[in-house]
Amino acid sequence: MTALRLGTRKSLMATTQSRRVGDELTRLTGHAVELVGVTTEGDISRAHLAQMGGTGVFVSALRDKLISGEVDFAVHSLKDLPTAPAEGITLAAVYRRDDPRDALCGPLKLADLPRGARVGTGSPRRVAQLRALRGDLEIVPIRGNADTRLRKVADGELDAVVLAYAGLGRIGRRDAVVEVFDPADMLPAPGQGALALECRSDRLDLIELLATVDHAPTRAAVTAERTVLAVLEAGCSAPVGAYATVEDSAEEEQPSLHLSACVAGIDGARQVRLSGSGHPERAEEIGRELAAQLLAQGADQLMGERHIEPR
Ligand SMILES: NCc1[nH]cc(CCC(=O)O)c1CC(=O)O
Repeated sequence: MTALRLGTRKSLMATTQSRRVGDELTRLTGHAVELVGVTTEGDISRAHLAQMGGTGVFVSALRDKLISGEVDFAVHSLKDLPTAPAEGITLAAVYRRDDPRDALCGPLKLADLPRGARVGTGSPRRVAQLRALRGDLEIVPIRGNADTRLRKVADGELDAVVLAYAGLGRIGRRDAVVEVFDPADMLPAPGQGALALECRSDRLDLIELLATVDHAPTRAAVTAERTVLAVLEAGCSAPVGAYATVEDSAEEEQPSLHLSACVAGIDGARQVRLSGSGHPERAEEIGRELAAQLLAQGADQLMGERHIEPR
């Protein structure tokens, strides 16, 4: 039996999470899995992510390798996956989510940072929510992998950076975290902490095999979150946070999905934040309804304000 070829970005974060999924598949199905590193546009370009125009810069090259048959399946960070379906590609499984929260990395907690402290992030969602929490901070746009960003704090160029807690765990850098944000203060990106397995839509046996690592509550949660993003016609670089939880149902009770979502103006002064809930089977509808309510409250206007003002 030949090994399944798993296409992955080459960063430590990506290979760690891909290896984890591959090992789990091997354990559950007996199939060997071999990692195939792929360089994506997002790994090469030095342009600011929010300005790279369009979503999927970490994803397209991997999808090309699926279509050409050079790899059998791919593992992506779900939050990097565009909401629009890709021709000929199937989302075969959503792997159980890690901690979805954002983390502040540096020597001091947010409340202890001095006035005007320099905090690095390239994400309009994080910028807007940081400004809402601490309007005095100097937000510095940065990009590069997590290690590069952490080094800017170690070098004293920045006082802190905000990164996904899940990613820090995967690269063995939880030590850098001084504070993990409560989603009540900072809503994570839709899909943050979850992984997506994709393969070609004509590989029916493979789709069935990959489904063994699908985690239904995570799939329902991220479906609701990503539907908000899709309805708002926003991408991974939009100032949109969305976070859903699915309660483990006691035998007699109905399971329930709870979704919170926000759209924030980049200046942090204005923010629309709403929540809703319902049965996990209605995840998409719950997301759609919440997005409609956000739009009714002016979300589209706030989303227009994408760029980070230098100051
Ligand atoms: N866009 C980069 C990216 N894609 C996924 C993660 C973190 C891991 C995850 O959310 O699964 C990160 C880095 C970050 O936001 O700190």
